[in-house]
Order: sequence, then C-alpha cells, then structure tokens
Amino acid sequence: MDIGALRGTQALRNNVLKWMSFCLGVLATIFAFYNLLYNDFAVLGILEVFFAVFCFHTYFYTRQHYGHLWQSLTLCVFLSLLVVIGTHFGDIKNLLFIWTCALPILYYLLLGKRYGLFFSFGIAIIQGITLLSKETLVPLNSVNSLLNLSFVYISIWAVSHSFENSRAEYGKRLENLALLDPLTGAGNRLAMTHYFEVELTHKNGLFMLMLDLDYFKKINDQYGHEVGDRVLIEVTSFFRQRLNKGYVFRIGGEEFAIFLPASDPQSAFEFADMLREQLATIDYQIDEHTINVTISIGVACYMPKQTLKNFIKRADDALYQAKQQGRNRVVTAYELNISQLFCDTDKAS
Ligand SMILES: Nc1nc2c(ncn2[C@@H]2O[C@H](COP(=O)(O)OP(=O)(O)OP(=O)(O)O)[C@@H](O)[C@H]2O)c(=O)[nH]1
Repeated sequence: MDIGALRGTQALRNNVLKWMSFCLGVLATIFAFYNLLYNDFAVLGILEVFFAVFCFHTYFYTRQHYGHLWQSLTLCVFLSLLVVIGTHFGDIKNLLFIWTCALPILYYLLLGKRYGLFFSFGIAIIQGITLLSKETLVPLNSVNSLLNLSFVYISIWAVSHSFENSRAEYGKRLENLALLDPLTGAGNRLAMTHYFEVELTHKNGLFMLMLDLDYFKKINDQYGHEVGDRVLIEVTSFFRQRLNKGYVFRIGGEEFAIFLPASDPQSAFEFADMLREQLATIDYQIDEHTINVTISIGVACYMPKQTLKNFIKRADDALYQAKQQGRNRVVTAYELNISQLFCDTDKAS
C-alpha cells in the first residue's frame, strides 16, 4: 500500500503552491507592467517584478520537488506586503484592498491552521489600520460598505479555518485507521515499513527488538479471548511507558517489534532485558483474574544498507533462539553469527 496516499497534506500544499505561484506570477507580471508604465507607481511595480520572479522560480521548483515551508511563507508574506503597500499608497478607487479577502484562503491552504489563524488575524489588523488611516475612503466611506467588507472577510476566514480544521482532522483519522492496530493502538506493519523507510532517516545506532509473549495461547484458553485482548492492551501500554524514544509496533497476534535508538549493543541488550525483567514482575488484574506474562526478545542491530526484511529476519532469528532456550529471555542477533552480524558500533569497539 502506498503510504503517500494517506499523506494528502503535503501533496495538497504542493499543488496549491505550484498553481498559486504560476497564477500570481502571471498576475504580478501584468500588474508590474501596468504600475511601471501607466500607473506611475514604481515602488509597487518593482516589488511586483521581484514577486513575479520568485513566483515563477517557485512554480518551476515545485514541478520537480516538494516545495519548502519557507517558499510558502515567502509567497504569503510577499503577497500580503504588496496588498498592504498597494492599499496604503494607492488610490482606494482601484479596489486593490479587496485582495485582502483572498489572503486567508491562501494562508490556510498553504500554511495550515496555526499559521493561517496568525496571518489572517495579523493582516486583518494591518489592513484595518491602513484603510482607516487613509485621507479619504471614498467610495468606501459609509459604515455599510465598511461593515460589508468586514463581514466578507470574516466569512471567508471562517470557511477557510473550518475547512482546514476538518481536512486535517479527517486526514489524521484516515492515517490512524491505516497505520494503527485497532486493538492496542500500536503501529501496524505498514506503519513499521513507513517509519523505517521515511521517518527513521538516521539509522546509525538503531536496534530492533522483536518481542513475543510466552505461552499466550494458555491465557486465551484459560481466561478467554477477551481477557487475552486486555492483556495485549496492557502489555502495549507497558512497552510505551518504558520507551523514551522509539516506536512500538504490533506485527502479529502476540508479537511486537520496537525500533530502539541506542548508543551500543550492550545498552540495547540491557534495555531489552530491563523490559523482560520488569514485565515478569507485574501481575495484571483483569476481571477477577491475576495474570502474569513473560516475554522472549530477539535483538538485532541495523547494519548499513540493510533492508527492513533482513533486519526483521535477524531479530526474528534471535527471538526464535530465545524461545528455543526456554523463553523469558533476551537473545541478541550478534551472538548468533559473529562474522556477519556485528554492527558498526561493535566493530569500532
Ligand atoms: N486474545 C487474542 N489472542 C490472539 C490474538 N492474536 C493471536 N492470538 C492468539 O495468540 C496465540 C498464539 O499462540 P502460539 O503461536 O501457539 O504462541 P504461544 O502460545 O504464545 O507460545 P510461544 O509463543 O511459543 O511461547 C493463539 O492462541 C492466538 O489465537 C488477538 O488479537 N487476541
């Protein structure tokens, strides 16, 4: 499954940035000619030339790559500046201030809710002051027309805000549905692949702990499947509470994986053993039952250019050994095959 399909925000923002850059680039070029050649408004004309160059550069950049936040910020700030300058120095009759009403849409679509709110509020104040400080507001000189303008702005802001809010919320829900195990809330296999390939860019000092509950079938058989489910939820929350950094994934019925950043194999082993030891001392009270579970853990160290499949296999092999050796223990992959399984940190020591 393509995880990119779930990450709609980046694609949406890039598309908006691309096409807004193109449209604004064309408009800025036309306005620049008009202001420089006919309107005698050189300051605005020159700024529009710079703006047009920036827009076209951004357009061509976003055709090849995902745009950066600074490009969206620059576009929004530059356009806002042009609108404020045009409103301040220009004749009110040319209605340039009307562009103010379009700005919240752009802020929210390009920058999201937090920036959108901040910029929409900021530009409303600045433009309010700019308009009211003008010598004449003709033809906008009645309370009615000022109220109408304010209400149009507020309506556009409210729609932009609620649209972005709902869009972000539904996007997050969709992502959770696809990436989280519905029973325990831990990440699923897809999430694991995604974190490994995309999020974990620094894989030096990365370890995988493959954890499997011991004799879990007995718990199901003795107390029922529902109690078994509650044990899985408790154990997941136990793992999560013990992890400062790292990610927990449920990759099988009673099998979990953890990506653990650690400075060396010894620390990774000690962390895994601490998990094992602490879990063994906990008695879970579920309904009227007191349940104790133990885990077997296999630990593997990431090696340069290793695939996730291979990384998992090594941790899985170590887990298999832990089960073979009697369960409730930790086995490290580097104990199994010293010649090929030492990681970088081992070699260094
Ligand atoms: N309650 C519950 N049980 C599950 C779930 N997924 C898998 N199981 C059970 O987990 C048990 C796994 O059993 P086995 O693979 O034999 O492993 P085990 O009994 O833990 O034994 P070892 O792993 O060898 O120590 C089976 O009884 C499955 O039905 C789940 O989502 N909820």
